[in-house]
Amino acid sequence: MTQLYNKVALIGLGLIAGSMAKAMRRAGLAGEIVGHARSAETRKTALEIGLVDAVFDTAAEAVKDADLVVLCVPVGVMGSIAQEIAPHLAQDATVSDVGSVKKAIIDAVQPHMPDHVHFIPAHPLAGTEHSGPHAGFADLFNNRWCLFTPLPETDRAYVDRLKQLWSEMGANVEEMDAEHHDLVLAVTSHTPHLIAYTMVGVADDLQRVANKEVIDFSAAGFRDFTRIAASDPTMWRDVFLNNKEATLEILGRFTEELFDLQRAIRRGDGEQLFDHFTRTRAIRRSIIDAGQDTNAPNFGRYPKEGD
Ligand SMILES: NC(=O)C1=CN([C@@H]2O[C@H](COP(=O)(O)OP(=O)(O)OC[C@H]3O[C@@H](n4cnc5c(N)ncnc54)[C@H](O)[C@@H]3O)[C@@H](O)[C@H]2O)C=CC1
Ligand SMILES: O=C(O)C(=O)Cc1ccc(O)cc1
Repeated sequence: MTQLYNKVALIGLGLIAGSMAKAMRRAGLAGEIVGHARSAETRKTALEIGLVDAVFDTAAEAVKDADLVVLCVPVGVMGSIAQEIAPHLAQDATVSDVGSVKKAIIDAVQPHMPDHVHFIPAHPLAGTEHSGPHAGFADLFNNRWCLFTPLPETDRAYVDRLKQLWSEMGANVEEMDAEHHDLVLAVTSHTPHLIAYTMVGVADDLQRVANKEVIDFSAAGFRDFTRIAASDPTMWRDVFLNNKEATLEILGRFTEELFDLQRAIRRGDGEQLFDHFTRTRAIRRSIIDAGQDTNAPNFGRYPKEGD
């Protein structure tokens, strides 16, 4: 039990804040955990289920005397919350966030931060399609990455303490430049979500296949798409509005590749299809071999040829 912060204020009480609260409690990392959410119902629920020790009607009240403030709201409202809390932040408070995009959040939050606080952007690469105060669980961050995109002038002691918090909540931590983060996530998370949203929309629009058939006969691939496409619409709208450049670049490449495969199907070019699928299979195998997919039934070990 290492208490790292005396008072943690979580702004936004949904999946990520709820999981952080539970993981922090499990490891005894915070003296007190308080929170703010926009809706009275969420605040009431968070208190009733013991997610936080106290709730406040405003973010400004919640951050008072907190030595760690974590913004756990949709990407598009980070800037206005930062502006609201700025005059109420304690001396040497750490202010962090968990947003899925980093450059736009830094641009929106940093200008509001007074000199006496330490703003350290972070992003846990862990989540589910569920949201709200009931969605969180203590194991969410276990063996998942939490990426940090600190500004070069930030006092390292504060970065290290926040990294220790995430490590003790179960995550592996790494630092990178914010713009690079946004490109990496456009490839690994944002564009794949858009593809899932698109495919589920296609199935829904197709008159010749009834919705009941889509539900009854959905194979594993489509099922995964529907899970992803059930994610929170506000959150994902904000991700695309705030990671425009990188997602458009990756979507452009995706579309070119898709046209190539479409042509291969039309021409009956089995060799091109086979070669493409062989290359992509190797990527899946290296993810499993690196122990990065904890949901895989064969987690940590991919059967080798001849197994
Ligand atoms: N859901 C996921 O899988 C992941 C989400 N993230 C990021 O974490 C952040 C939070 O996401 P979740 O916890 O999933 O969302 P959520 O929808 O479960 O919770 C968001 C919370 O913010 C509150 N909120 C929304 N607008 C607000 C406002 N204007 N003022 C005050 N509170 C407001 C909501 O009432 C709710 O309590 C987002 O920035 C998202 O990009 C990061 C990693 C994974
Ligand atoms: O549920 C899934 O498949 C996810 O991909 C979760 C997720 C969503 C958004 C993030 O910024 C990070 C992780």
